[in-house]
Amino acid sequence: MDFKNGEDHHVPKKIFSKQRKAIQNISADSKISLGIEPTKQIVICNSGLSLGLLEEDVINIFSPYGPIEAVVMLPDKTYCFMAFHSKENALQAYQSLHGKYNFPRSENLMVLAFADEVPKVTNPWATLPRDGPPGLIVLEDFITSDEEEILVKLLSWDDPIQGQQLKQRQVQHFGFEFRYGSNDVDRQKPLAQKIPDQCDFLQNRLKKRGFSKWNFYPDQLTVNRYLPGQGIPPHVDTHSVFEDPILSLSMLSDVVMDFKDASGHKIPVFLPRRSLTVMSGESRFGWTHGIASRMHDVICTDDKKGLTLLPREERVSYTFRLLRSKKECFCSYAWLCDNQKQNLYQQQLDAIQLEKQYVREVYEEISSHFSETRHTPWPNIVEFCKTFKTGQILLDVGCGNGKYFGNQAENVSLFEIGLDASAHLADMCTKRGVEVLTGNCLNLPFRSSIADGVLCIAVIHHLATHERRRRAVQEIARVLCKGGRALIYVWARDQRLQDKMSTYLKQNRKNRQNTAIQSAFKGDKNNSVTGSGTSQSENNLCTSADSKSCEFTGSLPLPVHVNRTNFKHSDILVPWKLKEKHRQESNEGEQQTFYRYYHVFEEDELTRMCIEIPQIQVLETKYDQGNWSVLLRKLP
Ligand SMILES: O=C(O)CCC(=O)C(=O)O
Ligand SMILES: [Fe+2]
Ligand SMILES: [Zn+2]
Repeated sequence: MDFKNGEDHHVPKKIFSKQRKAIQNISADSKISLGIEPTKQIVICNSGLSLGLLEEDVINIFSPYGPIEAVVMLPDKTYCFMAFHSKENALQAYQSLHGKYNFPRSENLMVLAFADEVPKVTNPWATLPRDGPPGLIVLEDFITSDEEEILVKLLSWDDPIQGQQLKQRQVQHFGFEFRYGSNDVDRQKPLAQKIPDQCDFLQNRLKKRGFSKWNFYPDQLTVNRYLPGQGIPPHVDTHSVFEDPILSLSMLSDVVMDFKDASGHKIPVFLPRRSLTVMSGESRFGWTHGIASRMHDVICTDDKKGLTLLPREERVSYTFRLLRSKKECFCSYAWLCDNQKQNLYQQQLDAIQLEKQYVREVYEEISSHFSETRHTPWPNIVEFCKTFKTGQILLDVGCGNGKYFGNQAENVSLFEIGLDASAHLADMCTKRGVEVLTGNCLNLPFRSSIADGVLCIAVIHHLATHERRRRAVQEIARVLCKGGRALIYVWARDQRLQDKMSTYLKQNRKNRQNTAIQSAFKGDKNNSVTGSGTSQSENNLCTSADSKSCEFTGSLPLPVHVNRTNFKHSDILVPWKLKEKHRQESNEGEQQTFYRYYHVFEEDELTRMCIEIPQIQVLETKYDQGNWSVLLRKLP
């Protein structure tokens, strides 16, 4: 037989590919070099403790081929190792068993390979973790055999009281039904079937065992019944529904329960029959627990020198829980917290709704008035536009009425393409002969790496979560070509820098009396680059800036900012009072006020957000008249 080519015509073809894959996977997993070149060590690629193969089985199968030096069984693996005294014996075993030996009660043929060494496990017991996750306590012999019998006999499984056949087990509920679809209980519908009186011993027993800190009067009980081979998928008992701790009484069979943390670290915990498991703190909130569906569990041998399998019996568990008075959870394990996940999801929905109602719909309504107030381009932005060369592509994301088109250097012609969420504003641009699309800055309708430059002025502050604002920058990074640059402006929360008022504040009439008005102010009423309420005509300015602050109104979802004052909150609504002549249907004498949502940026907030994005580099951060700006470059 030529091992180099792996040719053995007595071995079915598919065994070769199984072997090849196993060699790859097991080498990577065990960090031991494997191959088909004979050595004295053999890896059994497709069976091990977790598939029911015991150390003694390995000895029985391999000893006919020569004296065995070592057998290494690993607790969670579907493979195991053995070593002969000589390479010749290993080769003999290989030739007789590989692709030929049929595992009992299975269709599978044994797949073998040779190993450079066997894993060094002097005491296999050491490979089983001894400590459970923090906060987990297993109180052994919590109930007597008599009590166990009483509790088990209490329930009939042929005609369950409040029972259900799940895929992998049967359940019955008391106090409240646990709803597996939504993973919660209906507080409004307590069950007629209360927790049986026979469970009343629980509090006293806990106290007697020294756990008086849990004054635990559960109002919900779930009884699980598992047949050998059945289990419960990894889960966390819904944070917002149940208090801490959760108690579970194991009856009729020992079992191993697997706990897993966020990083995937797994700790199998042995739950002996008649023990009470107390899951509290981190083990209750920060780890999932589950029982693998299998016929046996891996445990250490009585002499603690090896590992062996413990067959499962029928098991009944009583899980006692206490409903929370309010559906909430503020734990620090957000990845497993339904409350915090729901909030994240809800935040997204709220953000989409907020942007629709308080950004996009408003810009459609005020577009013509808005456009009238936007003429004068901001000098630093024009300067940026002038850095591009003929033939380069410049995108303006959120171009509004397109006031930054055509600002390139003399004798330079650029490809300029704009995008705006407002169809009216995009229309106005199109009528002036510039290329503008209607679209969303979170999904730019452009191929990746096509733009030499991107402008994004006064756009990102209209997005209602950090995640969405970051995604907008990510999109800009995506469409930029390598080495391409972007300039982003957002409104700053702080309208005074080093005691100097921004133009926006200076436009407050009260402030104007004290401040010399700069000439720049004459050109564009809105001397701020933002699409903010700064564009209001003077008569619309709030004149009582300091007497009135930002307020929650009750009818609006966020506090309303008072124009021309410093910001009191980061997330606000900024009023826009629509000029009479722009109104669609005018209710005589009534001022029509629209509210636009803004997130105003703290110092460094924009820069920190951009730094989070790996493909880009922040070249410059500037405070420019009440705005924060960043100049970005996509890394080559
Ligand atoms: O059977 C057990 O011990 C645990 C049951 C469980 O985790 C549950 O019902 O949530
Ligand atoms: Fe559970
Ligand atoms: Zn939680």
